[in-house]
Amino acid sequence: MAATTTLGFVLPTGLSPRRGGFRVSLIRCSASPLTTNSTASGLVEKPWNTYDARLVLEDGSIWPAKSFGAPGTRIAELVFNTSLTGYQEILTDPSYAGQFVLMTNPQIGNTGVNLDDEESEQCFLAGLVIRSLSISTSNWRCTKTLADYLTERNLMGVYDLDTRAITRRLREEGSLNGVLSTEQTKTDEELLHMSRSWDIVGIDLISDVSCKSPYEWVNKTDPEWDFNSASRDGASYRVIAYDFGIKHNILRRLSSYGCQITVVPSTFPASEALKMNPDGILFSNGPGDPSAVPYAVETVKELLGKAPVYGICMGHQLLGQALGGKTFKMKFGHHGGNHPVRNNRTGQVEISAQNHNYAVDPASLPGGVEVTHVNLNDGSCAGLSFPEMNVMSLQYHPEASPGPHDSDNAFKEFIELMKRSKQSS
Ligand SMILES: NC(=O)CC[C@H](N)C(=O)O
Repeated sequence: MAATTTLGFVLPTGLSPRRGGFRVSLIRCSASPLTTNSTASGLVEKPWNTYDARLVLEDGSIWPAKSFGAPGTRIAELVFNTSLTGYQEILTDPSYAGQFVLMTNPQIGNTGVNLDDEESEQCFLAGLVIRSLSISTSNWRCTKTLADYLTERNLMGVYDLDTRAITRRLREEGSLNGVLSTEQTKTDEELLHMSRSWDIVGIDLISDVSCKSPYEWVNKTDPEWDFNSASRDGASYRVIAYDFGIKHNILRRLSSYGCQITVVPSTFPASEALKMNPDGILFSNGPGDPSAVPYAVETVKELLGKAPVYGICMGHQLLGQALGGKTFKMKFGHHGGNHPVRNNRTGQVEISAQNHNYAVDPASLPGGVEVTHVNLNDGSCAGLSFPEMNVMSLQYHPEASPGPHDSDNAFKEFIELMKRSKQSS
């Protein structure tokens, strides 16, 4: 059985499809290398060791690549991110657990990595896929190269793939599962079989990335980088932050806005949280399918109406479910730093940082729940409010990191919500 393609040659296979709609044949897709090991071309020698790798997607396409990170074989869902900068924040965003991130920006690695731009202490994503790795690293904050960083963290990274062709494929077919491998002993058929026998849907990815015990968070945004400080009145609010895979910049922004924060694990009982007498509760971002973590939805339900609550991304989806709504998997999601969002209350448009594959279905929400924000690219629900219970939530990332700061005001709105609730009690 063979499929015709203009991309390359076809390998016949006898594999049967895991889910409908895909051709089963393996199709080798090649991209002309942008880099060379030879100095004869006038280019300098690459300062990292390369070896052959393959990305095999569940639709049967095979993408030969060069590895610049850890060796091995990993399985994950492939998503593309359109951010031009901020690859280090993306690498350390725990919401990418279970996913390979393909950067559409063709050259990555130019600024290396530094200790300040980490969004968590670990990289939880399964691997980085790029077109070209910058041959030189130059930035005053840089402490090491991207290649060394990935290798030290045992993280796979590959380059020299046609990332534009893969992105078009993801936009047409939707997010695809795939296998990245540097192991030459594994056949294409084996890797295809692996990619088709796994699914990110229905897996609890939160428990692997959440903290194991409560801790206090005190760091603010460094004064050198802080902004929007004029309207802060110096009041202090006690916030419990549920860690479903929390990004540090959410905590830094809350702290800069005057919050004293206790971060608690995803399984922390609601009754214990209430004993701490919080002024507000934050439900954080986090990886994977919100329907795979019913225990978290139950916790959110128990806390609704007991204190003002603020949900960000996964937190927003869990709130949507706790309020009686449904979430669904999007075709290829939103991952980037330039998503226009309309605030329905003010009519203003914010350019936002986004990273999600699931969304709340507004039609499933009960009366009284207001859709406050809409993604203008596709009209999907980007924010909710349920004033009766002091609930607010955003599907995207007001903390940015990386991304524009247009939505930072949402932290101020949470402060106002806590302030009003305190005054009325
Ligand atoms: N950044 C996030 O919190 C992601 C939320 C959820 N895991 C999704 O993919 O939709």
